[in-house]
Amino acid sequence: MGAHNLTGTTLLQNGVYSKGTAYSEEERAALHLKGLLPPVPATISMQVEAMMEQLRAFDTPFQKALFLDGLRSSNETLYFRLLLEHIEEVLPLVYTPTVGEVCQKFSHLFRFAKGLYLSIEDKGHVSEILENLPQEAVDMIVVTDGQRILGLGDLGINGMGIPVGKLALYTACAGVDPRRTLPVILDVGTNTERYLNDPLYLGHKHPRVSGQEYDDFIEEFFQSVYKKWPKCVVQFEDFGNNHAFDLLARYRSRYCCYNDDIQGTASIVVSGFFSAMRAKKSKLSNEKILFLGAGEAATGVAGLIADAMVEDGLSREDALARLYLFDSKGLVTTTRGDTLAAHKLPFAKDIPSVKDFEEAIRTLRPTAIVGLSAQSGAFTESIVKAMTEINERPIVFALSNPTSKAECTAEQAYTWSDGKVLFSCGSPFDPVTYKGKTYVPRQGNNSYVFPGIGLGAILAQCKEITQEVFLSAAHTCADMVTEDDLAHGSLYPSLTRVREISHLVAVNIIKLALATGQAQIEAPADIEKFVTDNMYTPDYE
Ligand SMILES: NC(=O)C1=CN([C@@H]2O[C@H](COP(=O)(O)OP(=O)(O)OC[C@H]3O[C@@H](n4cnc5c(N)ncnc54)[C@H](O)[C@@H]3O)[C@@H](O)[C@H]2O)C=CC1
Ligand SMILES: CC(=O)C(=O)O
Ligand SMILES: [Mg+2]
Repeated sequence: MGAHNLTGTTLLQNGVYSKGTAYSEEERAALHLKGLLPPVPATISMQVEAMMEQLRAFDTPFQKALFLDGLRSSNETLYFRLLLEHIEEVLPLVYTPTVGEVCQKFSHLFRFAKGLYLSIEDKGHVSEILENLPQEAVDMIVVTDGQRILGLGDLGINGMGIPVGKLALYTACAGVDPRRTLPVILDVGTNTERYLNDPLYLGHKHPRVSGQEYDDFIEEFFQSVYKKWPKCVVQFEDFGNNHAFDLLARYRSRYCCYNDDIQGTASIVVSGFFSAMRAKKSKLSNEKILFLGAGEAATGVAGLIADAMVEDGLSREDALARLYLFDSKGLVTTTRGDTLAAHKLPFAKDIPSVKDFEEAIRTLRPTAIVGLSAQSGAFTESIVKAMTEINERPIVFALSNPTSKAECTAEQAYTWSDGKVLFSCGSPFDPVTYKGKTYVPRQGNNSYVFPGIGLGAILAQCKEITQEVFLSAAHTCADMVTEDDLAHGSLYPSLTRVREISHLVAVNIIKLALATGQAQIEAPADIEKFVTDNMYTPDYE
């Protein structure tokens, strides 16, 4: 998909290349567009203004998301320009929380084909199918099998909204060229009854396939993709934890890939802890952290916090001793009598288990609780108050998505803690005014870092994406938090700075990759400029 030679209606109907009303008189003459458009050429700024007026006229976020999907299909450049210029307003429409609702209804609202649908029934033919794609070159792939979409569970092929949304962020937030991105859904079936019984569901209606057949399908996917695009970066997204850890272990050193839920989340949550340490003038090595949830996200975060604590001077053993997990069966201990999954083992404690989360808080007296459990409302008033009794500045992160799954709301956290909490959330909450002070909660969401991590990995042509990359991105993002942010209770920079954040995350990753021998490029003379020059901006060519 390089330069095109489209003209007339064919050009106007091509959402990748069309400028809509923005063609000049000369272009209209040269491209056989005269008479096909209203007579006065618009600028892209006029187009953004008009589209924002339309967007704001819709009543619900869901309607707005559908409008944006239509806009994207008719004029991709304008869509990304609008996203970039109105990121705070529009991000919740293309990403969490609205993307959750879009996914749940995906089969019922499908209109515009985007990305790659591969079914396990296609096994043996993946390479052939890749040839049907319009992309000649692909730098960034986000792939899911739809098994754990946000905290909404198994959505089957309806999960396609997530790779599409995540890649929109790669472009808007980090300037990854949208024509070189590829969202992928692997249809291996679904175990969700309501989809199996839904006459309009567009995926294959059989229970999820797993085991050797599943593994072979994934292997074929990787081999086919890397044969065609040897330098691309693959992000695993929203796989179930019965596959996510194994797939990452299997592929992380073979290909340039990472798991956003395990590793990207870890990076942004550790970044939030760095900021919280500044706010409470303490050191990470003094923290005792209790996670609600012991899955991909929680154990990914716990693992990277252990690394950060080691960086802060603790031994690994002492670091692990400060990290506790609490899952659906209670406090994760070696004494529970069940067989613990490998990802939980490093954090399992040799103490009696507790079934009640509040009791765990009162017994362990943590400095921080981190919600990655998809259990809506799990951080009750009594829990937040208990944290506030124990700590002068309790850390409470309610990180589950979408908003309907958050462990508590921002307003609850600030009110119940009498304004003392250091809070962050997975999905956006509005600022909260409590006792005359306005707090601005920001999102402890991997979206702050994954776009820059992907961009850095693409540009450095990393052999693999090492654990240090995620710690580097955590530091980069935390270093951008201002004193003013902290004074408003914000542990992350403003989203309006996301291009700047992604740029710096990418620069630091390239430096790291060059220093550690992971890069497959010659060191650019000016790395900052190299990254700037390679960031796509949505302008008409
Ligand atoms: N803010 C962010 O950037 C991110 C947020 N998340 C959110 O975190 C949540 C979990 O995601 P994953 O870890 O990938 O899922 P997962 O399925 O791997 O883990 C879920 C964990 O929650 C535990 N759990 C379930 N019910 C529980 C209960 N009643 N009490 C205590 N624990 C319970 C399970 O035992 C499991 O350990 C989702 O809502 C997801 O949206 C995930 C990735 C990034
Ligand atoms: C943010 C994200 O990746 C999730 O909730 O799964
Ligand atoms: Mg995810």
